[in-house]
Amino acid sequence: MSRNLLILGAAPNLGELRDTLVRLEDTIIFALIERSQFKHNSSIYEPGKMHFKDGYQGSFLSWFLKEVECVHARVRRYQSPDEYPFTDNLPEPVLAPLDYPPVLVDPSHININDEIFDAYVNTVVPGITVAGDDTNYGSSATRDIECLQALSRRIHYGKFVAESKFQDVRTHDEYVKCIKEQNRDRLMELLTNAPVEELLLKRLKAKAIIYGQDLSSASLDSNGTVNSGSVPLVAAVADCGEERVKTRVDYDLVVSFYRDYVIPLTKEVEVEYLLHRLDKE
Ligand SMILES: O=C(O)C(=O)C[C@]1(C(=O)O)C=C[C@@H](O)C=C1
Repeated sequence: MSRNLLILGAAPNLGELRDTLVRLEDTIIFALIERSQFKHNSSIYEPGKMHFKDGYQGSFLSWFLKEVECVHARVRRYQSPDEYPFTDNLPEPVLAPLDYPPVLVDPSHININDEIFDAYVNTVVPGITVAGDDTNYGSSATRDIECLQALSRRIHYGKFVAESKFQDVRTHDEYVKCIKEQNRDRLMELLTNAPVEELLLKRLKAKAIIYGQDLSSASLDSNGTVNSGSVPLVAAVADCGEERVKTRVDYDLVVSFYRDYVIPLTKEVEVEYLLHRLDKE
């Protein structure tokens, strides 16, 4: 179970942080499945493509994102150290600030949401949706925003992961040395844990196959037993091997997106955070 940041002590525990990353895999896969039910609807991503009565020239998604973030900013979403907005010039909260313990050192200066936005819009959406236009613009953009928010939270969680690694007594001195030398490559090497990444990708594939199954043609017989028909039920998944299973979201794409973007961007956040970890000391 993940600990609430409000009660998170000064030393975040790597195991608990990893539990949160594992839980966010579920959130992200389900959000992608939700988006994939609609067509690509590329016009929502093209600036100037939709006619706004007030003359707004950006894309429909950018407009929608800004409006949603304005509301969320007012209820102090972006004061939480694990939440980062995609847009700027947001309004002040209408509520008094919460008292977050200062776990991170300079938590807000790293925000790579622009990179996340580009990867999501240009790589993920065309991959998980059917080409074409079904006019479900609002529904598609709503799902896009849910996907983007979950991805942003996951990737910026790298700051907490980096802080816990920095504080680990076994590697603390080595981190301090690399930070003082501003040795980016060595930091990347130090924080990389290849077996954890490998396990994550395997788990992700299994989850994307399991969560992505369409059970609509399954039925219950008179004993209440599931009759799967042509549906590849969960039990079959564990050893599905290389045989392709038809799912609501392309599981290979989910895996390659994590491998090529989500994990590397998380590591980028970790390195950037560490490079500035001693700035104020
Ligand atoms: O779990 C960690 O140690 C992390 O730093 C997170 C993460 C990831 O993005 O999932 C990134 C780098 C590591 O190589 C392994 C996993």
